[in-house]
Amino acid sequence: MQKDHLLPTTRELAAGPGRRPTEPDPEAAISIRGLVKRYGERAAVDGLDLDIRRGEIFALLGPNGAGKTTTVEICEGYRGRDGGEVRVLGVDPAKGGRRWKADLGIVLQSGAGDSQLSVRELLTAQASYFADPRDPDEVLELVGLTEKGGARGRTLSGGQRRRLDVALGIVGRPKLLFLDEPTTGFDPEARRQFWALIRSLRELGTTMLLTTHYLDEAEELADRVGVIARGRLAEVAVPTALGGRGTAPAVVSWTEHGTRRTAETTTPTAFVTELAARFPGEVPDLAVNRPTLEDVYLTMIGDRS
Ligand SMILES: Nc1ncnc2c1ncn2[C@@H]1O[C@H](COP(=O)(O)OP(=O)(O)OP(=O)(O)O)[C@@H](O)[C@H]1O
Repeated sequence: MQKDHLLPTTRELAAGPGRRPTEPDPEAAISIRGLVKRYGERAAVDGLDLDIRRGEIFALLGPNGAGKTTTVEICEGYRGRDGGEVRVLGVDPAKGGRRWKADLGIVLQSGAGDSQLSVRELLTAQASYFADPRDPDEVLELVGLTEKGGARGRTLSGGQRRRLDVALGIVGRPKLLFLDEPTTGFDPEARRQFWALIRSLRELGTTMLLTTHYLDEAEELADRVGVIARGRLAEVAVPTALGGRGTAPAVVSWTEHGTRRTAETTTPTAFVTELAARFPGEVPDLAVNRPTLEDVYLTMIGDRS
């Protein structure tokens, strides 16, 4: 089901299907046109265009050195650019003032967990910087750290520290939250709990830009994914459609006369119906597979980076 906030903005509609307007879109959460950032002779970001809609979770994927962190830090106002236009919540980050910054939440890879302060003290201190902060106790509840409110940051486990990082990132009630590889080092259960937290933030209307190397995470969380390779955006799509996944042939496999059989087909429903007619009951070990996000991602970046 398509959500209202994921529909194209009026600018996108005016430009027509598949065409990106040449000006940045002030309605978008993030709108980037022709972004260039050079380090010496080398362009780390080399003509990047991107639109992130308000209310969506957008995952930025790309190999090491592709330009993700550079792009994100330019959006956060922490790095200058050498060319192109950027609007974040309608404002050029190079000129963003305090009020604009207060609408951003940033969860960096290395968090604030080492403090001598208690978790609640840290949150209360952070909240004091904002005009309309969330109640620190409500934030603790949201991130599942209520019982750790009195604990010092450095006594928390890795997963709990990341929750604290998110708590610190959202206590100011940001409209846009940047999450940089948020679940690195998590055990599988902690990752699932963290994903639930991110989804509940989306329900509260927070737009999120997530960078991750975990394709399953992007698939679980993101409304859309963008792949950066060599400083440019290679493709943007919903996770199920990236790299033509949605229309790629399916591979049907089953066991027959004790042998594993496979067949590639563009009409798996018809194929399985025919197959089912050959067996009295269930088709043994039936599976229908399409290319995974990882398959298409690796193909996309394979010859570009
Ligand atoms: N301050 C800097 N000075 C010089 N070169 C830099 C600087 N920051 C980044 N680079 C280079 O720019 C390129 C893009 O780096 P960036 O950190 O944006 O990539 P990334 O996609 O975030 O990678 P990763 O997945 O490893 O975090 C790399 O080649 C990197 O070496």
